Amino acid sequence: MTDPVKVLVTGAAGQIAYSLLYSVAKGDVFGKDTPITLVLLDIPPMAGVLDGVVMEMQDCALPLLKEVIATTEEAVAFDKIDAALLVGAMPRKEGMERKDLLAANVKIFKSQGMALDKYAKKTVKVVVVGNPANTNALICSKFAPSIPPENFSCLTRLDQNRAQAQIAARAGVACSAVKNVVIWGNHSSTQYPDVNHATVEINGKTLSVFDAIKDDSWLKNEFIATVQQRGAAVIKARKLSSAMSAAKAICDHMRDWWAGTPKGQWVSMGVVSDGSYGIEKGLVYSFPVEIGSNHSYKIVQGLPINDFSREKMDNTMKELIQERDMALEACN
Ligand SMILES: NC(=O)c1ccc[n+]([C@@H]2O[C@H](COP(=O)([O-])OP(=O)(O)OC[C@H]3O[C@@H](n4cnc5c(N)ncnc54)[C@H](O)[C@@H]3O)[C@@H](O)[C@H]2O)c1
Ligand SMILES: O=C(O)C[C@H](O)C(=O)O
Repeated sequence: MTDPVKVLVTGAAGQIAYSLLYSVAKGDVFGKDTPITLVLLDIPPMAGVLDGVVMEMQDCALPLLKEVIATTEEAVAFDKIDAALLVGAMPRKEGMERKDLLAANVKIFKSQGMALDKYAKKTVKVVVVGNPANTNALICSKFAPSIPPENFSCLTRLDQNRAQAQIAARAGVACSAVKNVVIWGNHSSTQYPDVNHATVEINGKTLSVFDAIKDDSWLKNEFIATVQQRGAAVIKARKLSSAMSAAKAICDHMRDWWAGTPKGQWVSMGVVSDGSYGIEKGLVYSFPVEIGSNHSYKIVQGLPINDFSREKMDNTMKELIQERDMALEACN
């Protein structure tokens, strides 16, 4: 067995964490042979609930779980961590857009950026889940200047999973038969789920999504709108935002970052833009990435972008520029 990986989950008393912690502690993310030290952070009023979560973690009797540290202090939570799953933040309610959470949540990520800078390992890998996730990740990275910007990401894997599942259902195949769907941009209703480069395997044959679905109008309209609005649809139905599917997506995101992606396949992650595809440098924008075995990713280059895609990619970038400016103002 290797040394334990020290993993921080914030918002550990909340609803996403309740699904997430079990999967992380049983080896779904960092490997079936990797022992885990779990650090659970929440705010002081939730300390009692956190105690209950710790009891349950113990009662799961998981062989890989070496230690659970529950705390309400950032100095303890961020100390020498290898991975940070930053979930803790206010969720939106019915009728809100995710960016309506900016004023309330951005300060959490400024503070946690500073804590990462001060206490975490410089190799720490960070995924921001709390909304608005892209802009919170940008702020987190900005306030952690000693940690390379490429170590910060935000979750758009839930959107990728949603898109993949919609295509699979329409084509009548398993989700695993759909590959290389891309989510561009913001984890918001301006995101662009792009199937132009994606494939579907049907009866042993690999087809483009357009050839497999044979309904361009559905792909250009209803499909995109369904993925863009899926978070809101879940909130309308559950009166709570998605949790089980969010936890699964966090696991998928961090597992692939840790272990790498299969050759020829890519996944979508919000990462700091290097200017690829004309996206303004420094924004946290969701791109297709390929990940190597050493936890380092590259933005997939050279995908042909048609006019339909260009407009949608620029539109979601514009929203991220506005969010960034509002967030920087709120932080000052
Ligand atoms: N990016 C995505 O795909 C995605 C998906 C689902 C939910 N989300 C977002 O994730 C966030 C959490 O959702 P949830 O349903 O678990 O919410 P929740 O309200 O059930 O739990 C949030 C937890 O965070 C805690 N918290 C608040 N401030 C904190 C801080 N400074 N430090 C540590 N913990 C803190 C709260 O006390 C609470 O226990 C929300 O912002 C939600 O919108 C993002
Ligand atoms: O939509 C939300 O506010 C929650 C989450 O971001 C989601 O996509 O389900």
